[in-house]
Amino acid sequence: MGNLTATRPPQPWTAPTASDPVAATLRLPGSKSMTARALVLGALASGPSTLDRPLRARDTELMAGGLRELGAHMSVSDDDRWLVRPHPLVGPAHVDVGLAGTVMRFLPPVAGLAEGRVTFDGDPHARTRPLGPLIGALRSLGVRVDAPPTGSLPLAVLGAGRVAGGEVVIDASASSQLVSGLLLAAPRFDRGVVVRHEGPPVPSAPHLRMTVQMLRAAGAAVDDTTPDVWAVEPGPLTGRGWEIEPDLSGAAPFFAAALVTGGEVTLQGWPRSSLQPVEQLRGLLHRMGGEVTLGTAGLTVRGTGTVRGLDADLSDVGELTPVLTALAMLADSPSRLTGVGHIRGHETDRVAALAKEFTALGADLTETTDGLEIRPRPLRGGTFRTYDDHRMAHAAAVAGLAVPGIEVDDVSCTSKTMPEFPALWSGMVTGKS
Ligand SMILES: O=C(O)C1=C[C@@H](OP(=O)(O)O)[C@@H](O)[C@H](O)C1
Ligand SMILES: C=C(OP(=O)(O)O)C(=O)O
Repeated sequence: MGNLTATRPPQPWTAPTASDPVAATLRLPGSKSMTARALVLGALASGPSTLDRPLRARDTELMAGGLRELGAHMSVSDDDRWLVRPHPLVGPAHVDVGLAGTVMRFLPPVAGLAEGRVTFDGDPHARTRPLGPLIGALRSLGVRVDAPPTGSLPLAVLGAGRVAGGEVVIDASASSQLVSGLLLAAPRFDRGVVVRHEGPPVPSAPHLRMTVQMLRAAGAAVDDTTPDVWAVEPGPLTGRGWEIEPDLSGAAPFFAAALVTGGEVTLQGWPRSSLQPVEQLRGLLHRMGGEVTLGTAGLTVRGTGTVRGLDADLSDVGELTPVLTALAMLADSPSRLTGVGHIRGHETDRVAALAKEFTALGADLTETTDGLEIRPRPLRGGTFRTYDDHRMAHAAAVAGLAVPGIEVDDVSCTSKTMPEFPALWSGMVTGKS
């Protein structure tokens, strides 16, 4: 497996400028979120599973690597089909979470089911990402966890081979993944789980729906009828075939390119009914001046070359903020993006990083506690720092279509979710995709 180490040599990259409207039909890699969940559910199932068109990227390789460390059999040599064969979970083991929120929040509950000590650590910034509420929840569900008083990595789960489970209250306002992690492992807890969120709203509701839908598809009984409460019955998970959808958040910069250049981008292989928030992305791109259609060729976005400002609460789709900020920078009127205070706890503090790096390119934007206010004006080229954040690189790429000379300090961070991003992007801009 590649990309498993944090130490990549920095790869400077000049974002290509588009001299013509883009016209591309692309097949993009699979959804990170679906791949991660299918791997976890597969490892906890009572029979084998397959993942068709999974995402091969640093986050999903770390997920497969972590589950393999815990004893599951993972066969990931075929890019088009990965195989998961469950096996009793055992320690001692060490899980490298990299910078992946999915790995650091989904695998500690799984480790509680293993017999033995399982340690977790990751990239330096992973130690600052919110994890305390999950540690507290695991302890109250009967799992022994050694962790610093800060409630962060590095930590050790002292797995007893079983987890009692039961009712737990958690403040998941920092990340929906804190709930998803508990739910995914819960069918294997002796008493299942009832998770009750108390606190400011949980972000990323569509990701929680994906967790619930995939659990049900694997045979779990889940009740999510009460807002902020999720109940999972104990019971076996069945192995199955998972068709992984193309990654919607990874598609966002490519769709944004259609708006910026007045071109057309089609993403192939889009299902009629999706586990990802396609309707929300469609609505947002439409409000910004794009036309989005789902046809036999796939999901197509057309732009007019005029981008409109946007006033939107992005709490459901926080992952899209960097790309929408870049679009807003090129719009014909101001934008106000709200509801994304939690993305300060993502790969970097995205609100602060976007404000800082675009200001350095001449932009007029201000940070608010939960978002950004953007007043478009001409930008200039210059260095754009990514802070190891793939979506910062996506934002720079979108702005670079219209602004010559944007130098991304390190585009290799895109390997977190799409190692082929620089090549696919250049292919789209030069018309060779
Ligand atoms: O469960 C998942 O697969 C994800 C949930 C979201 O996390 P947050 O709720 O922390 O934003 C999202 O931003 C992340 O990229 C993937
Ligand atoms: C927030 C993200 O990732 P993670 O799963 O590491 O939280 C993201 O991919 O935008």
